[in-house]
Amino acid sequence: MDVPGSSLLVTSFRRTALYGRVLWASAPAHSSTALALAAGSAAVATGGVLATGQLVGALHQAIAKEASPAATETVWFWLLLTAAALVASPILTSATAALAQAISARYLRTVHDMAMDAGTAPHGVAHLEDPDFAGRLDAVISATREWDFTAGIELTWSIVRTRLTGLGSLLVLMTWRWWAPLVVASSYVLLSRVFSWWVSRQHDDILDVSGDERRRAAYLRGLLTGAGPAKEVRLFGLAGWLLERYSTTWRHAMSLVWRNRHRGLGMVMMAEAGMLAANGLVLALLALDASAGVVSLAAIVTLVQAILALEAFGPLGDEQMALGRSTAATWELVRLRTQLGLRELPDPFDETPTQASSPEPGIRSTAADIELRDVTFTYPAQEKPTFTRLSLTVPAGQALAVVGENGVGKSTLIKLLCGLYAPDSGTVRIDGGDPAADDSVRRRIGVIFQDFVRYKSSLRWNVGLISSAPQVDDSALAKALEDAGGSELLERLENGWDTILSPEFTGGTDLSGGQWQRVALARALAAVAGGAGIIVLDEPTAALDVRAEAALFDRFLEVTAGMTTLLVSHRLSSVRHADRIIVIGQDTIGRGRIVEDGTHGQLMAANGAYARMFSLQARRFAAAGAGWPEQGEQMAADAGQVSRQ
Ligand SMILES: Nc1ncnc2c1ncn2[C@@H]1O[C@H](COP(=O)(O)OP(=O)(O)OP(=O)(O)O)[C@@H](O)[C@H]1O
Repeated sequence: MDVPGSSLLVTSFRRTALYGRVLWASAPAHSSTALALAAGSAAVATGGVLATGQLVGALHQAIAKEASPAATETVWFWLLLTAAALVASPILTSATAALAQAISARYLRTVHDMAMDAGTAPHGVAHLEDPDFAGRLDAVISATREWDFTAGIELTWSIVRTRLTGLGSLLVLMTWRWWAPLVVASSYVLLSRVFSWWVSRQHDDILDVSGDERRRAAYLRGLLTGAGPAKEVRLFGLAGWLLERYSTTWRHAMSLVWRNRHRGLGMVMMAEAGMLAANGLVLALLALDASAGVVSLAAIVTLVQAILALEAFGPLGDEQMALGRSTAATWELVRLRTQLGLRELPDPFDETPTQASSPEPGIRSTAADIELRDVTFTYPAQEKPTFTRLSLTVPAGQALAVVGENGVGKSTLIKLLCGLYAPDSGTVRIDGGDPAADDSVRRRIGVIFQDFVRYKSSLRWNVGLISSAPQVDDSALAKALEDAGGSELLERLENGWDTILSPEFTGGTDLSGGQWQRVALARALAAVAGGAGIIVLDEPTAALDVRAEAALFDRFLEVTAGMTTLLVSHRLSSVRHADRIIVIGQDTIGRGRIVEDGTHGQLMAANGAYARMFSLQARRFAAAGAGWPEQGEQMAADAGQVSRQ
């Protein structure tokens, strides 16, 4: 258990300072106005304390002097001042509350930008696959969505006002005994810090300890309530089992938090005892002064109120709890950003869309060359490298097919090429630039993965999103869709390009698996029009039948002639027309390597792994007969050539 000593105070102040910085950066003008209002409100409250003391003193005088006009005037003067303080206080409070809402909205936007930036700023995706990082980021984002996060920010100004009121009382008390209010205020500050530490560590437990499990629980909850998995959940009768898993995982995730809830409470109680002792000491001193007649009645009333008002330096219950949660979440977010090497706050967003890869309208960009040299790569979650010292050069304009069995590393090669992961050692270069470090290099690649994203948005967005280039207008998109064999789809959609491709939205519709794949392919072709120098298709066409895929790949090679293209497929008939084919296999300990490299004809003639796979598929297709007659015949013929050699 960490002891709340100096490090507690330092951490607590650093958290508060960080919170202040983010608050200021989010809404500088609003924050300065709110600060001025809070200071004004605190001054009014302190004035009210002084005025009430004087009012009681004046009343006493007036009664003693049997209502002389001068004494009555004094009573009226202080009464009016007290009333003015009473009226001004709620007016200032309401004005501050209205500002507080505007500030909290801006603060929320800033922390969401910080969180989104933490997700997207790194060049690769490794951080999002790190369970610890992903769990913590998810927990922080969830925390910022809770009502008490917003409440904590809104209550900041009420807390500032309370603390400043305490400062006013402290100054008033210093005119009596300079050290006495310092003793009481320090005891409250200590108590407040210990209390904040206690609240923050409970919150840290939620953010730190249970992030991974909470994420798993949220995933299970999504399976139970999401539209996507609903079919399987019902057909496989998974609801009861999932519910049970969900509640067990959730309870387990939270059990540590619940168990630790009372940890550190003893420290809070000790600080409370110290605060009570300090208050008792100072009140006793005032009583002694009063009985010795050293202080007047007006002073006694003022001093007692001021001593009680020093409570403002102490813990402020729900208000402080809420603010403690807001500061803890902000702190954790900044820790995550620091872990990624990012600054506290993201750079202001550039509103203009990036067009680094876009050539002049109507001008097609030049093909890019690719070079992987001695690349060794291990996934963050794996111990064994997927590749060791892999080298591959693809000259600009070449159409390369990548084939191999499941799990050998074809998609990994593509991800490395796209800079989604940085290699452990070795280099990946596109036209000499590093895609893992330079966004403009990465934007030279248009890639469609096998698990491409089905955006719940318009057809126009789904096809055109890769390219923000000005020349990619509706006619360029229509051409891309036509080349992808999807013209018929456009005719059938009621709202044409504006049709939302999700039944979850009004007027939206869903597409079949094959239609989605044509949309994805059109997305890649639109990227060509938008100026990408390398186009990669990583098996996005598996839902198409063999003949359709082969025809599409042929058309794709035609449309992208002169571009550097990479095609990944298991169906060898589809990639046979590529300029060059590499076969990825594995060595005896499962590391991926290029086992064959050549044209279709060369690889068939070599009668190695490619030729074996090819004849196997050809036999299957030939056996399927009616299903893929041309394909089967063609492949069987090729396979026959091989066996005759
Ligand atoms: N994000 C990841 N984290 C850890 N391991 C991964 C990750 N992605 C893939 N792998 C592992 O890396 C190896 C290569 O995977 P990859 O997806 O590149 O294979 P592939 O050749 O494309 O397979 P397929 O033909 O089935 O698509 C596999 O053993 C896989 O389990």
